[in-house]
Amino acid sequence: MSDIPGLPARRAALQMIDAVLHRGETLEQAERNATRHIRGPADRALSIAIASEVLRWLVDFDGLIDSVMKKPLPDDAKARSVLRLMLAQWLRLDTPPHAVIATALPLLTGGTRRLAHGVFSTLNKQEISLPDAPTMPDRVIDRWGDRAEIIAAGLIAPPPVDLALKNWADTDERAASMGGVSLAPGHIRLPRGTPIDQLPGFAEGDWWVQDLAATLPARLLGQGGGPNGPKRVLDLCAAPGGKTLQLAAAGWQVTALDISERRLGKLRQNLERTGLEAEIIKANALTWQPAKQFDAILLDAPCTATGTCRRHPDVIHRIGDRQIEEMAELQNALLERAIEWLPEGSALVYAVCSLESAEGDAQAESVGLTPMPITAEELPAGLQPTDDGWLRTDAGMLSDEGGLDGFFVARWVK
Ligand SMILES: C[S@@+](CC[C@H](N)C(=O)[O-])C[C@H]1O[C@@H](n2cnc3c(N)ncnc32)[C@H](O)[C@@H]1O
Repeated sequence: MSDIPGLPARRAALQMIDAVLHRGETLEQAERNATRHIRGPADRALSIAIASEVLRWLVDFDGLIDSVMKKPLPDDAKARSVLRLMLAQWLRLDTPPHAVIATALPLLTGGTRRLAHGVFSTLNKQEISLPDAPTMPDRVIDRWGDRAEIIAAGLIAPPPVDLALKNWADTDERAASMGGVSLAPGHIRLPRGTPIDQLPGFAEGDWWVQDLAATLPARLLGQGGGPNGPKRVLDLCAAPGGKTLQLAAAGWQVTALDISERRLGKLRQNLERTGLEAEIIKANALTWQPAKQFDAILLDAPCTATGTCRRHPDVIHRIGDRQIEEMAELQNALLERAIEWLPEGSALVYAVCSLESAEGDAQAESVGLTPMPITAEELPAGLQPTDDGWLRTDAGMLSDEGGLDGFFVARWVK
């Protein structure tokens, strides 16, 4: 079967779709397993593109499939998954229908193959088109409310590449020389697909890749240098270290703590490449006790990561009430620890890359510290804090400039 060109990429896409939708795996995990036997980078990229488009447009593809069937196919039927990936290729990746048929139908045999062929050919003869933005599943619309449609529109185009600079002084000059734009000091936005490792300054560690929204929590702690030497910050849940790098570059003396040795390995590599410094601690924040006091704590808590749905469309389907509840409990416990360790007069910033109220504003409301409201002046032009002085970003914001990942950020002082 694998001697048909293009078939391994479709088979890998099928495995990824099933792993995410029926086994609850992340797309990243599924990709590692499914693409193991794919040789060329182009086939690997194609399989990921197909699976991602299926996950973004799943509700619309299923609507089309169901519209031409007398009896709907079960949700987990292989023929449905193959039809989904056929529609993704045809309607989203502009693959000609005959090529779609030739490369995807061999994934099926016998009656199911004839059935998928019939459904695809029927749709092919109709004047069909997708809506302007992917339709989100009902449970996601229930959770994201008014923003669901706007966020969905942010999923149509893959996100641009954001760089965070170690040294902010030359932001404009670097942005111009790289052909990018800057939306904040120390930030450069480049077109999607820019070959990162060929850009000037990569080997020298002058910058790292970090979505603009992901840089905002550390920015809200300000500079760490002062007349009495560097201030101390605890970067709680730090790996792989995007915010550790920012804090160290802003002059803070950083203690970076994380439970995962594998992710701390990446943090170490990042520090090495950029020449920045931090004390690294591998520990469970729920049981660890600090031996010193900090001037600030940044808690970038583990979360459902639904704010990263542009890059990780699996979250749209994988995350439900149970996962949100579990994460909210963990975040609450971590917040309690951070509050306990914070000396009087010190600041706490809490952040999650989640779009869920239970992980964002509902958590912030339970914190009994004095709020330090976030102001518009501290944010990139076009962003506003909420009425409560918190920050909420999502894929529909700064859309003309390429959008943002979804984050919730709150700040207090003890
Ligand atoms: C959102 S990620 C952090 C991203 C990181 N701050 C950055 O900017 O690159 C959350 C991190 O929390 C860590 N984590 C989860 N539970 C933890 C715990 N109980 N104690 C310490 N770290 C934990 C995970 O290993 C993960 O690296």
